[in-house]
Amino acid sequence: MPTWRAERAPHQPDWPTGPDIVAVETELAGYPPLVAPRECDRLRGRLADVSLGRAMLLQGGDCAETFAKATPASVRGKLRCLREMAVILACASGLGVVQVGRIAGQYAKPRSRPVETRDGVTLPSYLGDAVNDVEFTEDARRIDPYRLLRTYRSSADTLDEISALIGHDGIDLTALHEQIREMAARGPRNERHQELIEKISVALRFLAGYAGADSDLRAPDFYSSHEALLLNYETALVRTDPRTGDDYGSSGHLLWIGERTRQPDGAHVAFAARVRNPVAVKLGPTARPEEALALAERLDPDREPGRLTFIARLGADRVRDLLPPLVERVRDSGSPAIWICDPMHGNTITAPDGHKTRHFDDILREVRGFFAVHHELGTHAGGLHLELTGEDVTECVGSSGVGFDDLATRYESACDPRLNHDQSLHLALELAMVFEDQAAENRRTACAVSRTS
Ligand SMILES: O=C[C@H](O)[C@H](O)COP(=O)(O)O
Ligand SMILES: C=C(OP(=O)(O)O)C(=O)O
Repeated sequence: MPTWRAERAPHQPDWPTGPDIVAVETELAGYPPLVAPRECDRLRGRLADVSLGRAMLLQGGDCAETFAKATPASVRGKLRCLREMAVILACASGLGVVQVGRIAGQYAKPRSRPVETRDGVTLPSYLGDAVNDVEFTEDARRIDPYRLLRTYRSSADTLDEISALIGHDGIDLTALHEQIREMAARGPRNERHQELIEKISVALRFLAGYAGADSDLRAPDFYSSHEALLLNYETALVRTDPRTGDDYGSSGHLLWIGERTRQPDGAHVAFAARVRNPVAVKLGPTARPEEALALAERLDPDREPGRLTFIARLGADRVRDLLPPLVERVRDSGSPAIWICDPMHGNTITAPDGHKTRHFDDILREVRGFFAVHHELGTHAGGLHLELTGEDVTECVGSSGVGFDDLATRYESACDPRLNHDQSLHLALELAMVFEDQAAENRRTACAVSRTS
């Protein structure tokens, strides 16, 4: 009997009683692992660099992947978007950027309400393609355990697609350079922004020249991640590494525990404690420093750099107040946990037409607040966790010309609003400006110290 069954497991679908869920678990248990232990170990090693302040983590992708949209073009768009952001961030910070998709497994969603009502009709909420279908009909919203098998297959196809792209599909630096210039010309950017774009352009031109005639930058490692929400699925895919006897969650390289399921004594944390993968935990505005500490002790008792990441999603208005005590408490305990910023989930609003959306200014304000707090504390701001897509959707407002009136034009997310390609690059450029400001401040402080000594 898997250990989690004996514990509290919130946000599990009400799987229909009968033999089906057991049959699905048995079938999954016989499938090959989706990711290999050595790949998870490699990611943990790269994350150790983030923990030690030598690299950054960029994690992003759909809020909710769907079977229908797990196409090669969509996968390629997301990878490309993340890689382009990584190039901008690396140019600006001088740090390596570890790229992790919210991809190849992000098929389950915890929801605020169990049901949804439209025009007087009430149906079960959409819980992700792993559980039911987003279409608003009784049949589509029925919970179906066999969708877990499709989740596995779709994740496997996406991982195949990613493997085909890695090492073969490089970034065209000249095209990226042009795209950044076009963005600069389109957007209401100030002079400093232009200067920064020019600097990044120079770096990109150098890289293009250095990389050779095809101006092509080969993709570095790329890893998968998703919220380990559905414990029937995750547990059925645990595999033991014959080299070491350690258990790994074989559904993805990095598995995270969401804000709603992060109880230190709960079933999801027990699952994450059992596996050797790098793991992450979301921390929302109600998270207390003692809870963060308890999570660090439970999930990373050996204090291994790269094992544990905290994903703070505190909201633009509160990040500057709520983040310092969390970071300080964990740091003072000697934990090497990485801190990254999810500026999406604390900043969701409802547009006048009813769409869920996020304002770019709020997203940026939370990112700036997060990096400012770490700068003040002298701790390493480890990176970003974003909901984004490589496509030209209109889901978040306030950048790339998308306003409230444009949301209906191309709103395709099955759950929460994502940054589109242009907005993602815009955010990367804004963060690059933060790095510049902080570097300038560090130089001023160093000069002042050397004058007084
Ligand atoms: O992605 C996070 C949550 O699953 C999502 O924000 C929940 O959305 P809801 O509040 O509409 O249920
Ligand atoms: C559910 C999610 O976020 P959170 O747990 O932070 O609400 C998510 O990132 O999909």
